[in-house]
This record gives sequence, C-alpha cells and structure tokens, in this order.
Amino acid sequence: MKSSRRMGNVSRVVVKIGTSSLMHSNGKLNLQAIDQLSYTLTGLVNEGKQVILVSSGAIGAGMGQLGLTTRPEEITKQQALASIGQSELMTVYQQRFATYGQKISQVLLTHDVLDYPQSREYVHNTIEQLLDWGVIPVVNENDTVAVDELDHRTTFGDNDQLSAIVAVRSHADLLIMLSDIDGFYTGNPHKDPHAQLIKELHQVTDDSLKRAGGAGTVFGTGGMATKLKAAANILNHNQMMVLANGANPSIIFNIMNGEEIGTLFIAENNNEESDDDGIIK
Ligand SMILES: Nc1ncnc2c1ncn2[C@@H]1O[C@H](COP(=O)(O)OP(=O)(O)O)[C@@H](O)[C@H]1O
Ligand SMILES: N[C@@H](CCC(=O)OP(=O)(O)O)C(=O)O
Repeated sequence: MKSSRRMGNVSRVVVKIGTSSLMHSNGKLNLQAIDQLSYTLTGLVNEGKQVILVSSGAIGAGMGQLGLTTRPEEITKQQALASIGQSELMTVYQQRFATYGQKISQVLLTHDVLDYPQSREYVHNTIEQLLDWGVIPVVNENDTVAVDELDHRTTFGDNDQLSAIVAVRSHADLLIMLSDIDGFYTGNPHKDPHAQLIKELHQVTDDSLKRAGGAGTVFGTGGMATKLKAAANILNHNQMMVLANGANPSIIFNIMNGEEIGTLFIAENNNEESDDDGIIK
C-alpha cells in the first residue's frame, strides 16, 4: 500500500476501539484482537511514542459474562453489566500487555469531571504523568455512575466522542478510531452496494451526516454518526483522525507508516492553532 500521508511527526496518539472489534458476535471476547492491539500499542511505545487507549466493551463483556444476547434497556442493568465487564476487560488487557512488558492503567471518566476546571486539571495532570512514565492509560466512560440529570451532565453519550475529547484535551497528534468497517463511505455499505470509501475528508457537513445513517451493533452504542461528530470536534481543533477497520489492530502500524488506509479526517489548514478545550457542552 502506498505511503503518502505525513505521519512522521506523530508522537502522541489516541486509539479508540469499539465493542464490535473487541467481541465476537456470540458475546465472547475476541482475544486475538485484544492480543494484537496490546502488541501493536506496546510496539508504538517502544518506538518512543505516547499512547492513550480509549476502549469500549464494558457493557458488551458484562453481557457476555451473563450470557445475555440483547442489551437490557434498564439503566441499572446496563450499569451493573458495565461494572462486571470493565473489570473483566482490564484483567485481560493487563495480562496481554504484561506479556509484552507494557504497563497500563485504568482511567474512568464522566463528563462533569471534565466540565469542572479543577477536576479537569487533575485528570490532565494524571494522564500527563502516566504518559511521562511510558504507561498506556486505558480510558472508558465510568458507566456505573454516568447518568444525566437535569442540571448535571455526567455522560459523554458514547466513546467515539469521548475519544475525540481525550485527543483534543491531551493535544494528541492523531486519533485512530478502529471500527467494524474500513472507513467512512458515501453511504452505509451494508445497505448500499455502490457505496465508495472516502479516503480524505476536510469537513463534516450536513451532507456527510446524512450519509451516516443507522445505529451500531447489539453490544455497542455508536454508529457512524457519532464517529462523524467526533471527527468534527477533531477538525475544529486542527487535529487529525483516521477511521479504519479494527479487525486486525496491527493495521495501526500501517496507519502510522502513512499508508492510505481508511478515511483520513484532516483540515485543509491543518497548522492553525485552536485554544478551546474540545468539550461538547
Ligand atoms: N456512510 C457510512 N460509512 C460506513 N459505515 C456506515 C455508514 N453509515 C452507517 N454506517 C454503519 O456504521 C457502522 C459502524 O459503527 P458501529 O457499529 O458503531 O462501529 P463500532 O462498534 O466499531 O464503534 C458500520 O458497520 C455501518 O453499518
Ligand atoms: N462505555 C461503553 C461503550 C459505549 C460505546 O460508545 O460503545 P462503542 O460504540 O462500541 O464504542 C462500554 O464500555 O460498554
């Protein structure tokens, strides 16, 4: 594959992986994908890069543990499932990353923590310290406590947007969003056989959002619309995002080598500074 994208200067990268890439459709964890992800991200750290992983999968893994095939609608059940699944996920990550000698940590966030300047500062400092130590922070929403009340917003909505907020806040050079599809197409390829992969997008317009119909899978929440919202946030801050297929997470190496994989979201004027904090109010 030709290497034509400039990724040589990328030193801090946020990787987001969705539930569909971490789990088989039978509800079991996809150990091969998790192992490859651990190997690949450790490889990047060994090259001297700083890596933050935003991982979904807590609710999905919890469903798998209890043998549930449909996601319960009750918030309490979802939160209890996340509580079961998050610890299972971290156990598996811990084991796999340890195989490659990589230290990881768990960072569970809620929206309000990033709304308040002081708690935001603490999160920022903690993540900076972890990166400085060569640790990979594994970030997820704190699903067990995140519920929206009228005057108090704790949820991010989905991890696509959480990953963009983390990338913006941490001034990452690149957000790699791994999904169950090769990139952003002119229409949903599962419905439109003529849909074409869009290799590069400079702006998320109403037209792009119209092309991103439908919800995600039974275990996850996102869908393409939330990925585009995340991309819009990234573009607003003159950062870059690559949306690619997470079936083989070692594809991250190819992306970092500048290969034309998936969809690259990049502003035309990629050099201008932006100073707001990337939090969607
Ligand atoms: N224009 C589009 N291009 C690509 N995928 C699309 C588009 N519109 C809708 N989709 C759907 O979005 C899905 C990806 O979102 P999702 O299932 O939430 O992934 P993940 O679980 O990896 O976060 C695709 O599998 C596809 O069904
Ligand atoms: N925080 C939730 C994930 C929510 C989410 O956005 O899921 P996905 O669409 O799979 O990225 C969990 O860990 O189950």
